[in-house]
Amino acid sequence: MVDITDKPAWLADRVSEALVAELDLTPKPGLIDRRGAGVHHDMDYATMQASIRALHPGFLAIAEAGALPGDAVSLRARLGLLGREAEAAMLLATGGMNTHRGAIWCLGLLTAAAAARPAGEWQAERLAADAARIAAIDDPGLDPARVSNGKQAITRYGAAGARQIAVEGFVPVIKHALPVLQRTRTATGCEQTARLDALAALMAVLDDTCVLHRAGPAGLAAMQTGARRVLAAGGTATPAGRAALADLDHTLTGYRASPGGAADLLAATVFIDRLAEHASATATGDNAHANAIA
Ligand SMILES: CC(C)(COP(=O)(O)OP(=O)(O)OC[C@H]1O[C@@H](n2cnc3c(N)ncnc32)[C@H](O)[C@@H]1O)[C@@H](O)C(=O)NCCC(=O)NCCS
Ligand SMILES: Nc1ncnc2c1ncn2[C@@H]1O[C@H](COP(=O)(O)OP(=O)(O)OP(=O)(O)O)[C@@H](O)[C@H]1O
Repeated sequence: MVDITDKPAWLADRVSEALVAELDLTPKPGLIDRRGAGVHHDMDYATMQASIRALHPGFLAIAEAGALPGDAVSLRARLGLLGREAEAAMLLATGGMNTHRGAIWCLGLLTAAAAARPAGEWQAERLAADAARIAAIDDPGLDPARVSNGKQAITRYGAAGARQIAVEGFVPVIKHALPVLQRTRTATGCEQTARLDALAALMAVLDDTCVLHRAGPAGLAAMQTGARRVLAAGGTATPAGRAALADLDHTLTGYRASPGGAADLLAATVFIDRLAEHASATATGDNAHANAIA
């Protein structure tokens, strides 16, 4: 068991690891990976790496905020501020490209939630529920006039966007991706295969507003159907599952759409899985206090 003497620093390191795990996972349909930039023309593997490096101080500050005692409303306001600062650092590092906005959102909430609890209490459902309670509080600093691809897709198609998924407790992660990750890991002993199956499990159920914005409901339906085929074929450990994954890649390339929301939630899945593993190896009762949101 790892002894965590500096919890915020440890958590920020785990966030970076989860983001690198997501980036390095290959082959991902439509997304940037070790093969190349997928459907993206304005950013590539190096841009994503630079973004991950630039985000580490922001996640450290988010973890420090979560670890402080205080009420949930003040914490939400502080996270909004820190989230926007992290976005600014990302944009500076990427020449203005949105590489990790959705990841800052979901991993920021989960990091703050984890920082507020002793490590022995980092069970997956508990972290997701704590993060959901923070997400449900309005952000006083949010500009209501801000236009975003996500907002447009939500208004136009009635989709559940990044905020709703968080407020509902990250159901695609807790009920779909994590069980598949753990099942495939046990069955195959291969972490990459387990992560590819977890990504397929997310793509099979998510209203990904990145895909909706680019490809509309037809593109989203094609993504979900293609991902279900991967799972129905026995997952990416099987030749039929790998072929279905390649088909899904071609489908998304045809739509020029990339499942960025699913990618963010895969990073969240890897992060939660790592913390839950740590919790099961940790006796409860370190010195951390549970604050208002815990
Ligand atoms: C709520 C956020 C994600 C804005 O969402 P919005 O729907 O307006 O969409 P936008 O297109 O700008 O970004 C959404 C991103 O979320 C990801 N995403 C897309 N669909 C989904 C989905 N269904 N579920 C989860 N994530 C998704 C994608 O990566 C996408 O790029 C967030 O950026 C925000 O409000 N930031 C303000 C700062 C803040 O409060 N930060 C908190 C840090 S802890
Ligand atoms: N490996 C990855 N490849 C591509 N996108 C990723 C990856 N991992 C996460 N993402 C997420 O995808 C989103 C970027 O996707 P996209 O380029 O479609 O964003 P956008 O700025 O909303 O759209 P557009 O560029 O079409 O205006 C980011 O918010 C990021 O969190």
